[in-house]
Amino acid sequence: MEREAEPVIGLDEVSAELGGRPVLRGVSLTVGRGEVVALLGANGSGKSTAVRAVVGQVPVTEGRLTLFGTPVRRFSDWSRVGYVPQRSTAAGGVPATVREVVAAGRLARRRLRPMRRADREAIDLAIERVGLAERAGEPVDALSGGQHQRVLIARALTVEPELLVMDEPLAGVDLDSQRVLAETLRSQVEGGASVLLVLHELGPLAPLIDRAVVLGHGRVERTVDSPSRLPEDSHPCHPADALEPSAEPSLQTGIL
Ligand SMILES: Nc1ncnc2c1ncn2[C@@H]1O[C@H](COP(=O)(O)OP(=O)(O)OP(=O)(O)O)[C@@H](O)[C@H]1O
Repeated sequence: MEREAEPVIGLDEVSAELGGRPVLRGVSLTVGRGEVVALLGANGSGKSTAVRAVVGQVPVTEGRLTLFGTPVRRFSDWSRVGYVPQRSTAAGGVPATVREVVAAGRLARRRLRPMRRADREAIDLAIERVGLAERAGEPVDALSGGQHQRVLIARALTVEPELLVMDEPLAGVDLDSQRVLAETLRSQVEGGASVLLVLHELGPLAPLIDRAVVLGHGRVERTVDSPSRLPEDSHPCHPADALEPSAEPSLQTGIL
């Protein structure tokens, strides 16, 4: 039974393994209702594994992971969750149009009933939100990498999610598309959604982020509240940057 006081996502000392190797080692974090939490950290620190555990794709070996107060292994109400996986081919080689790929996201909400007007409206709205209304009938193969990423985000929005989980939604996305995404996310959060997202840099999303959790070697290295309010030189930057004097120290820079 869901309890209102429970966080939307709760990880309590969560460990997980991949290929028999420990990848998460006792990670604790929470995402409360309406909160936006960014997961940061060096390559291989366990960010993707953490979000994949949250969406039930990686089993938890120790600790407790809950979604809306329910242990993830018993959670079944996936229509409340929109997931944008790490960048991949949205169409998987099938020459689907933008609209078809986005519409596939609505399936969790529709279950097996026929498409209704509300479904069509949710699909149109999601495409419009990411600024692709003009391209809705085009094959996704004809889009740029950043536009492709917008399609994946629109697909996650069609369920009208209470929780959005996004793995590097800014990867390979130009600054204009990053701003579109920031606006999209802002409207979702204003509508009450909670968000957990993996980022390498906060970029235009910085003002939206309530908390940044920096992972290192499968553990939480530090947590920074309201990271956008910190002076630039104390931003919770990518830990690897500290070892590379030539690396950009700021999370505010574009990522291209
Ligand atoms: N299928 C797998 N089998 C075994 N080990 C894996 C597998 N997938 C990932 N790993 C390892 O788990 C660790 C964490 O990987 P993960 O993808 O979660 O890191 P990440 O922080 O998201 O990295 P990146 O910033 O590069 O995306 C890495 O050391 C990686 O090599």
